[in-house]
Amino acid sequence: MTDTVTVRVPAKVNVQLAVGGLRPDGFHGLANVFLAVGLHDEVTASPADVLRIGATGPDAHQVPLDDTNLAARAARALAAHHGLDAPAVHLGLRKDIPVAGGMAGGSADAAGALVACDALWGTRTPRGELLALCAELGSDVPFSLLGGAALGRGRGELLTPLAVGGTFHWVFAVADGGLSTPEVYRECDRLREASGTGATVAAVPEPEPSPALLDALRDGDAAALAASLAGPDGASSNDLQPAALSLRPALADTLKAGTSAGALAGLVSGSGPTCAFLTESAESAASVAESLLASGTCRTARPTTAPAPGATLLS
Ligand SMILES: C[C@](O)(CO)[C@H](O)COP(=O)(O)OP(=O)(O)OC[C@H]1O[C@@H](n2ccc(N)nc2=O)[C@H](O)[C@@H]1O
Ligand SMILES: Nc1ncnc2c1ncn2[C@@H]1O[C@H](COP(=O)(O)OP(=O)(O)OP(=O)(O)O)[C@@H](O)[C@H]1O
Repeated sequence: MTDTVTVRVPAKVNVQLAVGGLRPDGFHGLANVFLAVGLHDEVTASPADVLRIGATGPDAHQVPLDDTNLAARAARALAAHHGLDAPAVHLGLRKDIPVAGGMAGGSADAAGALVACDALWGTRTPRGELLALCAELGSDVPFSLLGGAALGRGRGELLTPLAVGGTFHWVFAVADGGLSTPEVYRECDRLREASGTGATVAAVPEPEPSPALLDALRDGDAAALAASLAGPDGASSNDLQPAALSLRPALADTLKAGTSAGALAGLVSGSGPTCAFLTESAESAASVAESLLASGTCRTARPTTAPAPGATLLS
C-alpha cells in the first residue's frame, strides 16, 4: 500500500469531429480524431475516512465536489469492480484544464482517478478492464487514459491509436464561461432539422475520418493538417463548430483574431467554447497567444504542444 499517488492527465482537442445522426440511445455516432495536448490536470489520491474531493486552480469554483464529480464516480466504479466497500479516499484535483471548455477536463480527472486509486489500492486492474470502466464513465474518458492520438468510433469510446509523425504547436483561447456538451449536440440536431436535412441516423451520412487529415498527422505536417482543419467560408473539420457558434456567436471574433494573428488554422475545440489554433512553430504560438490576449476576445491564451502522453503515474 502506498500513501499518496499522483497522476497527470492531458486535455484533448478533436482535430476532426464528424458527427453522425442522433441514435435511439441519445448519443451520436462519431468519427472522432482525438489529439492529446500539453495542458494537464493532476489527480492525487490519498487514504481518507470517506470519499472526499478537493479542487484547486483558476476554475476550481466551477467543479462540483459531490458525488456527481467524474473523479468520484470513477473511484466508486473501480471499488465496485473489485467488490470493495465504498471507497475511502481523498481525491485532490489540480485543475489546469478549462472547466466545460470542450477539452475533456472532467474526463481527464475520471481517468486520473481510476489510475490513482488502482495504484493506491494495489488492485492492479488490467488495461482492458480500465478502458471498459472509462467507457462507462463517459465517451471521452477512454482517450484521456490512452493519450497520444486516436480515432474514436461508436460514441467516441472505441479507440484505435494513430501514429503522429512530429510535434504540433497549438494555442488554446479559453473563453469566459463554459458550454454544456449535451446542449451543443442538441443545437447541432436543431440546426440540421432547420436546414431540412434531418438529424436522425437515417438522415445523416455515416461519419468517416478524413484520409488527408490522418496522413497529415502521421507525417507531422502542420501545413497539411491546417488545410484539413479549416476551409474557406468557415468550413471546419469539427461538425459541432456551427452549433457552438450558434450558441456563442462571439467565438467567431476569437477565431478571426487567431487566424489574423498568423495561426495556420483555427477551430472550436470539441463542444467549445475553447478555440484551438494550429501554428507553425513555438515562436509563432507565443506570438499568436499574445495577439489573442490583446484582442480581448478570450479570457486567456495558452500555447502548448501535441501529442501528449495519456494518464501517467508521477509517484
Ligand atoms: C464533444 C466531445 O467532447 C468530443 O470528443 C464528446 O463527444 C463528448 O464526450 P463526453 O463529454 O464524454 O460526453 P458523455 O458524458 O459521454 O455524454 C454527455 C452527453 O453528450 C451527448 N453526446 C455525447 C457523445 C456522443 N457521441 N454523442 C452525444 O450526443 C449526449 O447528449 C450525452 O448524454
Ligand atoms: N472533475 C471534474 N472537473 C470538471 N467538471 C466536472 C468534473 N466532474 C464533473 N464535472 C461537471 O461536468 C461539466 C463539464 O465539465 P468538463 O470540464 O468535463 O467539460 P468539457 O471539457 O467541455 O467536456 P468534454 O470536452 O468531454 O465534452 C462541468 O460543468 C461540471 O459540472
